[in-house]
Amino acid sequence: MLDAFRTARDSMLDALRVAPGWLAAHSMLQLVLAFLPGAQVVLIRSLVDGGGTWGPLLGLTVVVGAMYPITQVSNIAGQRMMLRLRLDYRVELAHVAARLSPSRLAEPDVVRDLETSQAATDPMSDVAGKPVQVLSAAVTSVLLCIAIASINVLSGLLVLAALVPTVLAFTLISRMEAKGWPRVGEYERAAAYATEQLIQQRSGTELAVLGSGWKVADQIAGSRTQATYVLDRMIRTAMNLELAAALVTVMLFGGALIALVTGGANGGAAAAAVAGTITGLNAIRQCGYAFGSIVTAAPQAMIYRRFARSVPPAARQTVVPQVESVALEHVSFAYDDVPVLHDVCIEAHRGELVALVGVNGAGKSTAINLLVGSLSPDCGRVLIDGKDARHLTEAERLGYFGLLVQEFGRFEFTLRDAVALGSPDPVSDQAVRTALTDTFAAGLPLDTQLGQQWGGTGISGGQWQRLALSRIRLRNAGVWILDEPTSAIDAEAEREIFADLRRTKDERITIVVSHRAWTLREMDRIYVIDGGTVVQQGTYPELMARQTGRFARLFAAQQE
Ligand SMILES: Nc1ncnc2c1ncn2[C@@H]1O[C@H](COP(=O)(O)OP(=O)(O)OP(=O)(O)O)[C@@H](O)[C@H]1O
Repeated sequence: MLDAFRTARDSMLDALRVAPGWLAAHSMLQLVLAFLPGAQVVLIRSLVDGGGTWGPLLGLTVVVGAMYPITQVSNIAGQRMMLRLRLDYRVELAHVAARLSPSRLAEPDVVRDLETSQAATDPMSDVAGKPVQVLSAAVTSVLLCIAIASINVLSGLLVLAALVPTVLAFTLISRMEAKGWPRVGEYERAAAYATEQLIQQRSGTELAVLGSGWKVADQIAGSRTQATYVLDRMIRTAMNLELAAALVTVMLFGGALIALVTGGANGGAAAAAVAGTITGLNAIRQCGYAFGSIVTAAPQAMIYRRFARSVPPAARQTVVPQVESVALEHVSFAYDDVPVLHDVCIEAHRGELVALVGVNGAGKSTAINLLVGSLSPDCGRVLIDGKDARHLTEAERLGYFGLLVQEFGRFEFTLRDAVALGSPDPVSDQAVRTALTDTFAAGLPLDTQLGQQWGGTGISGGQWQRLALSRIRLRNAGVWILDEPTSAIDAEAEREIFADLRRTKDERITIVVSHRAWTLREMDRIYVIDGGTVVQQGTYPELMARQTGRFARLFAAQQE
């Protein structure tokens, strides 16, 4: 209940900030509507009881005639307010997502919270007008109660009490939905993920070639069936509660009418009360829907607001182009108590080409993540220019690095935009062109749209990797960390890339993860990681000379 109240309050405050004019128009018209049923009772009574003919008749004409247009205009004002709020929430969420740090993105709940928040923007914007509608219904009931109580007090009180079952029913519904929606969300998320595998070009093509897409379709069916089952149960329970509330409401209105008639009210008063009550019933039903929207939106809205608040304000990165040294000093690290790195010491200085090698799962990517700060060591220190990196904020620390990960992004934007993402700052076309020098894209217009799904140019896996490398070039940070930078690139282009890295190595610190022996030949130092420990270090000839060493065994098959 408290969550529903907070959701209503926060949405109203957001509407006041984003669309004050439409909120004011919607609220004023709703309050005008609140007076009409009570006015109806007074006017009909006055007309039937002989309190004048033309005055009450004119009044009734205005009241009845105004009800529909006022309702319509109020709804339109509400919708226009909703549109603006929804835009505001969506834009806010995009900025929040853009501010997520690598360490936060690695947390397991982040994607789920982000998706729930995305789904929350519609119901949250819908909620903004609802508190006014609930208030309007409450005012309607109170005024109706006063108007009818002037004929019969018990009747008036029964009309007021008719609000209670609806409010009670929706409170119970909200509790049930607060439990049910997260479960539905999980099933929907699993189904959405599996659907994406079917329709995304890369995974979809693999499944089509394997002829096993139907297995993924079965998984989608399973998740969607579970979600539908939970939803169906929620709808059934909500329907039963709403029906029970409607029944009690009708009984209370019936009781009010009986109390009127048995209380000795004349025909005119009874007719006035009946007419007002019918209009009032409608208002109370609206109140039920409005209240229901608030309580249904509350769990999602709470997640949205908690998530948006949990992401700190933007801390702009500043790229540091010159770094003298980086080091892991006696670093150990465990994922959930499973040790992965033990007492690892790695260092790299400006002008050096340093390689990390080891079998899959040896701990190379973990070491890199510890260096850039996506993970924090359990023991030991990370040093940047000799200083403990713990004293840097995550944004400050990331500014020292240009990191090319194995799962590099394939950004299907224009060529210019895809490369410009390498820098946190706006970049000139000239800088983009320089970053693309000697690549397949050097001669392409910067406005070239990438990605066939946008009607653009389809490019190969290796070409996407070259664009990812161009982003690192454009960024020009003091430390380049390249995790298998040429895994998708042909041998000739690979040689060119490594030759370029060697030629320009004095400008920076370069750390490469590579599984290809020949790329390691000219490294200044190679660290061999095995089972989370540095087991050997040296140059290629030094390591190969130790025939029984881990390195020689790893690369024996690749020796020419
Ligand atoms: N997020 C994670 N949670 C738990 N364990 C993890 C996580 N990431 C990696 N691991 C485990 O840590 C160990 C080291 O993984 P890491 O990714 O550092 O290896 P790697 O040497 O980079 O492997 P590859 O050559 O395949 O990229 C592996 O046993 C892996 O299963």
